[in-house]
Amino acid sequence: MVKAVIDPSVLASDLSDLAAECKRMVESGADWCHMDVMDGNFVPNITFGPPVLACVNKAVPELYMDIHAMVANPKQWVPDVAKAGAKSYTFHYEATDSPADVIASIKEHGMKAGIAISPETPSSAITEEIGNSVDLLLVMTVRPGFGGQKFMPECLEKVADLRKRFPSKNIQVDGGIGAGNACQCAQAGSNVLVAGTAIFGSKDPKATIHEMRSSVDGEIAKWE
Ligand SMILES: O=C(CO)[C@@H](O)[C@H](O)COP(=O)(O)O
Ligand SMILES: [Fe+2]
Repeated sequence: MVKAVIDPSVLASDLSDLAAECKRMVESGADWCHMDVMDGNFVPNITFGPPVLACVNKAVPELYMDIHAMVANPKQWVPDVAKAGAKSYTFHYEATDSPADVIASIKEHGMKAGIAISPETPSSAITEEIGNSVDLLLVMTVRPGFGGQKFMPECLEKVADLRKRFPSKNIQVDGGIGAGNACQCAQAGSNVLVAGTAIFGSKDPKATIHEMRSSVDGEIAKWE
């Protein structure tokens, strides 16, 4: 049984005050905080890495840090990210020839494992073996690298395929998501919604999170 997870992406937060921003999200009812780690290599942007994550973990120990690793060598960063206190580590299918090795390393380091597919990657890339060995499948609904992009609804076909094949997994969508399309994402089969601009840009993040959660809850109730 999957449950609704609302996962604000801190890329859209005031990064000069990251710990306070994460605390604000916890107080507003967020389940997780989505931390976009970018290396300037896999994607044309650089954000933050394990030292920053460790500071956030120290300041907000109750936070579930959901790492979205947009990095060229995902296995390299697993030990440091785990040590920094992350709860889950999602890497890109496109970044490695040996996803099974990366997944094994993530689990050895005590984190939940996730695998992401970019818009150009078909859902068939996620074999039964890979899908069954992870906790979370991430379908990108924008090209990875930047916040504030336009949602790509055509990616939702992949969500539907993955939900059919992996009924008990967390299926996450990320990019251009907000209260206006949360229902559409959940209808396709997603239960974990990442939202940066929509939540951090909201005058009332608590209300936005609540609205998004209600949409997902409403759809999940129909799956049973
Ligand atoms: O991974 C990414 C972008 O690469 C995302 O997590 C974005 O940070 C989401 O931001 P919005 O599209 O919701 O503003
Ligand atoms: Fe992300």
